[in-house]
Amino acid sequence: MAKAAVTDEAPLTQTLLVNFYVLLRQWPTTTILLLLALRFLIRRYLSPLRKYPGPFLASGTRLYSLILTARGRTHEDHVALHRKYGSIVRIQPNQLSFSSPEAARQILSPGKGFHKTNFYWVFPPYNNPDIFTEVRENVHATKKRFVNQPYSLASFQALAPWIDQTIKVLTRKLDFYAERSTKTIDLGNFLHWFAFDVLGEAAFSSSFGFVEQERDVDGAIKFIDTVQQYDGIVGQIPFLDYLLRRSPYWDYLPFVSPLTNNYITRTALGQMTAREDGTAVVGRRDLLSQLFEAHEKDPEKFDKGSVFAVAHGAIFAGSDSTASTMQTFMWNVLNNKAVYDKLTEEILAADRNGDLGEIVTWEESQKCLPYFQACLKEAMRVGPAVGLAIYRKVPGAGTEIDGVFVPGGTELAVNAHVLHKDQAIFGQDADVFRPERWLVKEGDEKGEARIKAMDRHMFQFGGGAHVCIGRNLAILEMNKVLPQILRRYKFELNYPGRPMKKHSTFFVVQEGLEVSIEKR
Ligand code: HEM
Repeated sequence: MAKAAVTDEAPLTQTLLVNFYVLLRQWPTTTILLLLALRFLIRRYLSPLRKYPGPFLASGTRLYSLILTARGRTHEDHVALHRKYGSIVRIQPNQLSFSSPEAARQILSPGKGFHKTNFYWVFPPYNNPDIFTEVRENVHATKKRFVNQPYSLASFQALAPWIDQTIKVLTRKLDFYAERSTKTIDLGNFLHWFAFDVLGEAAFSSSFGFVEQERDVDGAIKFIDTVQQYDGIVGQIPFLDYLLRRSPYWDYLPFVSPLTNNYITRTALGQMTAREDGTAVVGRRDLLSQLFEAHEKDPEKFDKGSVFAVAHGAIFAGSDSTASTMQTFMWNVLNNKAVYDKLTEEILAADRNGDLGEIVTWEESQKCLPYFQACLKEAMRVGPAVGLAIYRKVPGAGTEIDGVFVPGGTELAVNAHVLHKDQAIFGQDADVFRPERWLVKEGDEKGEARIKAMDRHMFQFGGGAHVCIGRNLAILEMNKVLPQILRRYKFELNYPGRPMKKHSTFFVVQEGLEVSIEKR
């Protein structure tokens, strides 16, 4: 019987293949289009995700999310999609986006098996992924064990004198403009350059010199933005990377700059060599030297490639993110006169009382500037630096999320811009910048519980095993530089009410924080 079935089937398969070949030869375009249409319909109607609402195109092809990402407005578009379709949106044939902060907590919580998707696999470096780009969870966990200490708050606090030094360069530059008759500057640029220079100091004991030169040296910022655009867009259909950047022909394209040929990578490589051959005299335990120490403890598990990848990756992950957060903070504060007045009064009062040193320290900021803390949190709530979603995969056979069963292998997307607008957690006015929501009178237990709930549902740094490891540095430098410049200068937006131009394919890159500046 079995033998007969095989011989019956073989001619059928053969006939189908022959017919298909004939069709393909005679009407290639029509046949391919028909096949694509068939694939689209199968994905749309036969998938277990078919019951979830979302844009028609998104249910059958990943091109939808690729185009959406390429538009560069996912920080708004994802919010609009959830407002239109509800709390769960089918955003790709095999991907659901969740808007509930509670669902995000579950998806991002450690130890539950929700691992990173191949979206991250597109981000370089390819041969030795860093903490951010590593998608093999066990390898990620091993690498993370070695970098936890170098990335700790204590390690970065020990580098505070060099953050202060960068603040001094910044204020020297700002003083120059504040004392001129034309006092207009693009504060956004200065903050962007500052974030880079701090990373240079923290990672390599060497400022990149952006603030000093008041420019994007060697087009490094532009380069990172271009790489990021590629990553965010191609990351929507990761296999395309094989045809593009991973193809041997990519580097020969006229408009392409090879990944290693940029100022940041050259600086990192130079520092690696100088440390190895002993020509660099480093008088501090910067990130790179601590990573070398970790390597020496266990050279096999944490090799030199990892030392380089982690130190280099810090610049890519930590520059635009911190810059964007500081720009959001300044724009929102300056655009709300009552907030600006209250905040500057708090800082100036602390100054008058002698509570602040020459440059604001972490401790002073934490102890004496509660309204500043509220403003910073609120800025990170209304304008998270990552404008795209972050992605995880459902483990095993599937699980229940937000009250529905989601099959194993389904990709999940959560976007902090969506999550932070949840009215049940953040209040009816969740769309509005209002730092007061983070303040509560002493003894108001209900208010305290509300703030704790808000805190638990903030995702500007992601969450779980992949929570931003560089947040200690970002928070530290912002706690120093932002109060320091508000203390030293009066700022006014040149175009009050005009939002900054935003573009996001991963981090939200912003332009147009033009202000007038005057010394106090
Ligand atoms: C305000 C500034 C920052 C924001 C808003 C931010 C945001 C984030 C977010 C949302 C993630 C999680 C991404 C995901 O799960 O897909 C992340 C991860 C990461 N960030 Fe940051 N980041 C900031 C600053 C920094 C800095 C200064 C550094 C380095 C010094 C850094 C290094 C990293 C690394 C290495 C990861 C990967 C962590 C892992 O997967 O274990 N970030 N960041």
